Amino acid sequence: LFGITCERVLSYFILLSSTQVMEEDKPCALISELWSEHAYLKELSDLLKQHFHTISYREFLQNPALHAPKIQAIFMWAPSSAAEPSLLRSLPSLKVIANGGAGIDHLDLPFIASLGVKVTNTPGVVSDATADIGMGLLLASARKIVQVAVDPKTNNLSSNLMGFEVTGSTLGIIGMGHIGYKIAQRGKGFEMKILYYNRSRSDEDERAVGATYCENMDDLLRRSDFVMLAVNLTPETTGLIGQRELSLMKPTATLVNVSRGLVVDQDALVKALQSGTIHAAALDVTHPELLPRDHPLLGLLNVLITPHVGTDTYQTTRRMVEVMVENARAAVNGLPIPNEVKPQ
Ligand SMILES: O=C(O)[C@H](O)CO
Repeated sequence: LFGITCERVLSYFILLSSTQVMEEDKPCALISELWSEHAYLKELSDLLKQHFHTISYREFLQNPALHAPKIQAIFMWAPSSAAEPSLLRSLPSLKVIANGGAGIDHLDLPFIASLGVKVTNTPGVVSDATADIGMGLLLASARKIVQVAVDPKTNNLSSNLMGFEVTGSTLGIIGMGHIGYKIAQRGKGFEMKILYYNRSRSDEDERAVGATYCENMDDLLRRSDFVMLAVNLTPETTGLIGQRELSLMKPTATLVNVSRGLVVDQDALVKALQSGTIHAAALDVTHPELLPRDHPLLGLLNVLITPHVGTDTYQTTRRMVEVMVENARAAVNGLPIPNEVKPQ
């Protein structure tokens, strides 16, 4: 009996030490604050752990000198302290920053490239969920779904239930990338007339969704009932929609933004909504996020705001994490990276 017990104890230790060796063999990755704060991401961090030895941002801060030399990858979402320049400079083995999401406007690409570090994102997999939120905001705003929802406690109805018809109306999409295209598909399902404005023109996309290209954005703004912003945030698109652009829109038109808050001059938007220059706005993105409680946009009845939830579905978030892992593994192993973002 003693012999069998000894054998078992021995094999337990062999197993334990081999697991430790395997764990030590895995490249180290720093994971940003959100991975510990968000319940579903906590669950998904198991996907990272299959291939990386993960160090949370908090653990890192407890002993930076111990962890810094080992970190080869950073997994992050949105702006994060885990990508602060001083921290990045302190990581001599860092090979890649794997960002969750398509937009990488929160990262200083030239600086990161100067450190010899790659940046990756997750385009494509975010498009359906983001287009769904865009279309959801459009419908909810047009038909006042949030405003007129009956409060079950009081059974109260808002006084003006009338909205604007979506079917057959004109949808103007600014930015016809993956997300813009998916929005066009959804608009087509609602028999909308689709206009688009983009840096480049795609005959194939036009045929597939029956969209009409507008040579200039002003033309699209004048003709659309719903203007949907789906551009990346770049120096060229910062403040793209300001007082002049809003004044070109129909007084019955709605602005929907699933891009980035800074694409719109928010002060000009507040004025346009207060004065009736445009009818309404539906925004998944603002600047900043979240808006301070006393921000004038929050006091307007013709504004619908969601807190940047474009990609927040179980399926899309999981897929994003899978893609982040694929990207980071490729970068760490010196293989071709599926979604590398290079500085322009
Ligand atoms: O950039 C994106 O894909 C979304 O906004 C999530 O950050």
